[in-house]
Amino acid sequence: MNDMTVPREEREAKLEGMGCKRKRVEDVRFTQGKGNYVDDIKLKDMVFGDFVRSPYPHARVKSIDTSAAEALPGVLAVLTAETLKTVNLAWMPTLAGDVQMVLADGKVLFQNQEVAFVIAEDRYIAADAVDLVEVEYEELPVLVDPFKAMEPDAPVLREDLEGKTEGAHGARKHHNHIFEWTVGDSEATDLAFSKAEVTVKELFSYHRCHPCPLETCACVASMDKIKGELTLWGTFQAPHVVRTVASLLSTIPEHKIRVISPDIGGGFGNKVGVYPGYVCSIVGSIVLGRPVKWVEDRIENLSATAFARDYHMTTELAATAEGKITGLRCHVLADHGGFDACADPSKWPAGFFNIITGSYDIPTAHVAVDGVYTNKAPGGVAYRCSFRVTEAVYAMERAIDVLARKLNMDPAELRLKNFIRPEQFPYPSALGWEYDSGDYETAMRKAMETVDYAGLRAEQAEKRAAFERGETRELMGIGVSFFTEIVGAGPTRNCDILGIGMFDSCEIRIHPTGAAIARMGTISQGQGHQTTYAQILATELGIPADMIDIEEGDTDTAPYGLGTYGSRSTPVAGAATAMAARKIKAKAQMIAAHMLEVHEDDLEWDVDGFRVKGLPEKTASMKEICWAAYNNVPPNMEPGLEAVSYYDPPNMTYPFGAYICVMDIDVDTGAHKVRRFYALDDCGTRINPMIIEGQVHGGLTEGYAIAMGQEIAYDDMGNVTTASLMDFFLPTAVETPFWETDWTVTPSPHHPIGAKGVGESPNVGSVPCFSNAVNDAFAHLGVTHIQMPHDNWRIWRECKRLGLTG
Ligand code: PCD
Ligand SMILES: [Cu+]
Repeated sequence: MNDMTVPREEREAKLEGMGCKRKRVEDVRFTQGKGNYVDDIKLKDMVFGDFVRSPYPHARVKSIDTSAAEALPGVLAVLTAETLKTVNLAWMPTLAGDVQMVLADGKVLFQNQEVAFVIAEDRYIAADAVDLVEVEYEELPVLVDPFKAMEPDAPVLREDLEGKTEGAHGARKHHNHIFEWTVGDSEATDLAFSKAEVTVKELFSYHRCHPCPLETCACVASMDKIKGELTLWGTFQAPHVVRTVASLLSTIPEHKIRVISPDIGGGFGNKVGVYPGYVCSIVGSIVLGRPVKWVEDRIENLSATAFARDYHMTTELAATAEGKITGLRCHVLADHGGFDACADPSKWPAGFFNIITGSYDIPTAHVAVDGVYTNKAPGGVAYRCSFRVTEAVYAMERAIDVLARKLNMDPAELRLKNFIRPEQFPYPSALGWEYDSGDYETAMRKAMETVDYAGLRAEQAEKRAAFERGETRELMGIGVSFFTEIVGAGPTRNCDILGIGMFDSCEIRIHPTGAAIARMGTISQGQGHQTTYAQILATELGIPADMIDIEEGDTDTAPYGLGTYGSRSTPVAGAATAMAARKIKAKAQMIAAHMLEVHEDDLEWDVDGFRVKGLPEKTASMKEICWAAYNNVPPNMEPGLEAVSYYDPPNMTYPFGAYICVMDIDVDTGAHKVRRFYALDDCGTRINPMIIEGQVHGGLTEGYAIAMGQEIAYDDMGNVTTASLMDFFLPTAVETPFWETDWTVTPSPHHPIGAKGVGESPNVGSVPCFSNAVNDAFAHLGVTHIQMPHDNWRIWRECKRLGLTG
């Protein structure tokens, strides 16, 4: 029995509820090697698949000879597009409304595209057989540069779309054009620009990069032909959606498909989409009647699964001479590769890029995005940035620095001057969003005071003078960024995936002894959901977090949900969790009233149970109520204590933050040192401060990688030149700077517990902060913008161009 005579603080501490730095319960398993990842799944008679991939980025496939591979002992089957056509699966739909080849059908469109799928008794035989498949290619002209994609004589990439002038998102202007998406008032914006006292215009390219999770993509498909049941284990960030898609594609009834996401070794957006490996494994298992496992290697992961970014953003700001921004205009050229497999809600071909007006009160704006095909891998995932938010924030935060320079103003001051003010919330933005809450100035001032911003600027001036005198070879850069994120997709009225609204869910079942299990439609990939959802429930229900199990990722048991990405778990499933708990609490209150023989309204909640108003010694603890739910419920009430909630959020949540970076750059080597990095995040109500800090550390480290060198690069011939960890920058503890974290708390007014997402924020906010620091180091020399990534070689090249080094 929990004893309600114990002091309040003690009872509260015992719950380990919201706000508690509860240690991650999942880490007991992870740190002891007891995780259960897809590759740990070993089934009787399981066989292994491996891909034949194209060495050419653009070529016609003249013929495929599989006979030598099939003759190799241990090889069971070799699938090609021709085989898949017999089951109508040579092509599959993408999340963006396009179609994508599962296996090369007549031609290939990017290097390492899947051409054939070999299935063998073991992984090694499969790899040997891959080498024995003979493919005859005829090379075609390659299109690498997106700026050339819509030239009249550009090579035709998608012959399957020949003559189609309409795509999934409206008219197509050219054979390599996918869509044009516009938002905002172009006339009013043009007017603002024609009247402006000052304007700036710059092309900001946000290069192609890749989430590169520790665990690559993988699956095991197991078809039980007797029962007609398909079980699919895989690295899925959205298991229910995979089940629905698998049912629609395979025509196996949805209740006969079970999708399980076991432990996932990092997702970061990479594991949202559907890949050919999943489809081929399913077909293989259906054909052979044996479980088929497919696990990518690192090169395959980096070169063929979904990339992120690749946005080229020509951005303009209009302002008064005093620095009040009056208009924003942006044109984006979006390089989607060979197929549009962008992972955004269906109606948003450029994600939430229209958050580009950022944290500023900009009266008028216009955005146009053109998506084009090139001979590169398909994708376009969030990579810790919820649907193109990081691109938008990058453009805005660089542009405001460029404007500050032109106005001869301090970039932090210019931001303060243009912030949306607290009393303007809920704030309708010029591009159609309604920001829920924010207090930007408080956050910005706290950041500036903590780092002694004025002192840093004085130090920078001194250092520049010392550089002039030849006393140092270093330049100091101060990067400022202030971002507003938009997470929690989302209201089902305008957010869906393949037609399914983006609600999320929680189902709670409480046992007689007061222990509980709760299941959600989301799936942790390392975020710590097992720890944090239990904390929400602990506070809401007065049951210790240690007594609550959290289960996700099995479609046979979890309620339908849209999965984890876009920092949506807290805003959507976190809300569902609180709502389901409140249904339970309402029933618990009726049971308590019955137990104490009072009217429900005479009870008040106190941490872990109810007290009779005015008679505080008369109590019913939650533990007692749970027992009573199974033997002493009021007449006409059903026994048991269970609830489910499907939560459709009324709006997104808008976390924000102020970041400051201090960097020293050696002009002779181009090498940089991040001397200080301060990140203040406001994600509303904080569930677990320690997990938040970990999330911020992780996101900053990824942001650092992207800004300072991480890139998926192609040469002029379309070869991907960064497909292994020899060339792809993943920072280790050696390169990673020291992170200082801080916070303010501005709750979301529409979220039941006031929480906003946080997982993505640090990536969104830090990339422009690093890039602003680099650019700031050279700003006094007339530099307006240096393109990312800022690796040593590129910085050194800039120093050379500026005559700073020999
Ligand atoms: N206010 C608040 C918020 C939040 N939280 C926490 O934190 C985390 C997070 O959350 P969010 O923000 O809501 O998010 P989510 O949904 O859960 O998740 C997602 C994210 O998450 C991040 N993080 C991470 N981590 C890890 N470890 N891993 C991973 O993978 C990852 N990923 C990444 C990404 S990329 Mo995308 O997919 O691109 O779209 S998106 C993303 C969790 O645990 C929660 O609970 C708290 O505490 N509080
Ligand atoms: Cu994005």
